[in-house]
Amino acid sequence: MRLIIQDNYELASKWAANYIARKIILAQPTTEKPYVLGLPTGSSPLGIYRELIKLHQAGVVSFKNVVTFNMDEYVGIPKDHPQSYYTFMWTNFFSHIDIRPENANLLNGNAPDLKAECQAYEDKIKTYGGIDLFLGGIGADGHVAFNEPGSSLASRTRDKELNFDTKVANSRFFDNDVNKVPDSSLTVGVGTVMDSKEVLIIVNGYNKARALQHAIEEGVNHMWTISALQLHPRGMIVCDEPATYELKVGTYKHFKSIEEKNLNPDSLLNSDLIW
Ligand SMILES: N[C@@H]1[C@@H](O)[C@H](O)[C@@H](COP(=O)(O)O)O[C@@H]1O
Repeated sequence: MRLIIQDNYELASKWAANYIARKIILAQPTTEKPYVLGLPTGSSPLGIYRELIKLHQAGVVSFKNVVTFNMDEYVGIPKDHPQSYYTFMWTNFFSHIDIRPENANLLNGNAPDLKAECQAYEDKIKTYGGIDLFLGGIGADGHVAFNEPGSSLASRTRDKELNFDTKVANSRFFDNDVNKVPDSSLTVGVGTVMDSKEVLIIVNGYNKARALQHAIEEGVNHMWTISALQLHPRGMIVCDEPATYELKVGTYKHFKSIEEKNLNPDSLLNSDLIW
């Protein structure tokens, strides 16, 4: 696993955005062979979306031949609800780039048959030959998408009840009222994320430090679902300094030194990239 430690959130976001943009450019996607991105919601990826929008507006990258699959969606709130992940994605990213609306895939949390909806999502990913790069964030308990502690590391897209911790964490978007947070979600599984050719996770802030420590230094464990990334041949975490506070000094120094030459976000845009 690669760990890219940046001084602050802005640099971490810029690094990740430049990396993704460069990947799209190098893939030379076409309508027949689009570049396929998995995408998250949450506060963590907002900086990456802002940077990708800037790169698009500067003419560096186009999303015309990019297909996206979002990680998750709440069940039972209208699509146009201010806190639906559909609204989040269109407000914060899709409406600012040149993606074709039909290429932006999100799970439908109001589908009449949720299990069929999840199976159709998995099937659709397969029709594109899988996801090229899955971008993600994590919760403070190390969950990826809505794969909370105890989720099978082989899980696929499914309907999933949300635990109390996640509902409390997300109540900040629902008038700080935990009762207004939907009880369940549709989410890609850990296995769905791990099947992608590459995974890039952004981790920022002190409140994610324990999760990062488990992801990097502890064993693969379903109680910290992000730890499954250790089994991925191209798994990478991009983090800021505060997120590293629970790492051993030796771990921190190891990743800082082996990635020393790769840390400048600007140099990524002209590079062939390591992966
Ligand atoms: N389903 C989302 C996750 O995909 C996200 O990673 C997590 C952390 O959100 P934030 O980035 O706001 O801390 O929140 C939710 O649980």
